[in-house]
Amino acid sequence: MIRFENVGLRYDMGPEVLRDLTFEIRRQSFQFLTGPSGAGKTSLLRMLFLALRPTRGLITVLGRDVATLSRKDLPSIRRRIGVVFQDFRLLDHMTTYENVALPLRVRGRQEHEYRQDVVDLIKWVGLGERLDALPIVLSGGEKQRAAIARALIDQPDILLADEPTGNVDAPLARRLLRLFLELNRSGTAVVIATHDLGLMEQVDARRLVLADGRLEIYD
Ligand SMILES: Nc1ncnc2c1ncn2[C@@H]1O[C@H](COP(=O)(O)OP(=O)(O)OP(=O)(O)O)[C@@H](O)[C@H]1O
Repeated sequence: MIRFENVGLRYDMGPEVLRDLTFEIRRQSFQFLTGPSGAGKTSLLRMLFLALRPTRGLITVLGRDVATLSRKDLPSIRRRIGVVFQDFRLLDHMTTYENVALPLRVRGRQEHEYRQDVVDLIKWVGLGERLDALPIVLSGGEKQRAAIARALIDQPDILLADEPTGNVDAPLARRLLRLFLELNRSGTAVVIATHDLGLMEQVDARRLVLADGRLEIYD
């Protein structure tokens, strides 16, 4: 679904922070992306969701060579990639419901068509009681789950999550992991960038490990 071939990345005139990355994120697969702080996990995620182009090599997303995509091709491809950012990026003046519904509203969908789906998804992530709450009154873990619901509302083919358990305690981290696994069983490919060894030990999943700018893969 997403293929990297000999991909390299440097920022401006700096050294290559990622080198010779060759791997594939397959349809319906589940994997962790890990490595020490500064190893390039966030940079790699940004290339996966087309926010950053490589300085070397080839990336194909859903069969399309990223280098040849024009600006107008991006939204339709991005829509198939759900992203949960480290800092959530919820809009402060919108309720949980409105934040989660936003991607559909932006696409011009009518509320009567999607309202029930949005409510059902918010319940699925365990925020049924927080539908009308603004982000300011949500706990870190609740914001995390609202951000996950927003990433999923458009039924992406792949979910990318950057440190999705970084702000939550161990029981909630396990619950979020169960959500991701359930999502994966229903057909979505999942990539979780994390430092959390305890989290990774709970699942026998593929690991993409970044170190010194290179990637080791443990299937
Ligand atoms: N916009 C940027 N401009 C210049 N250098 C950058 C930029 N973003 C990241 N870097 C550098 O690229 C390298 C990889 O950073 P990145 O944030 O991808 O690592 P990370 O593994 O996600 O780190 P962490 O786990 O601490 O979030 C670091 O050396 C960082 O300083």
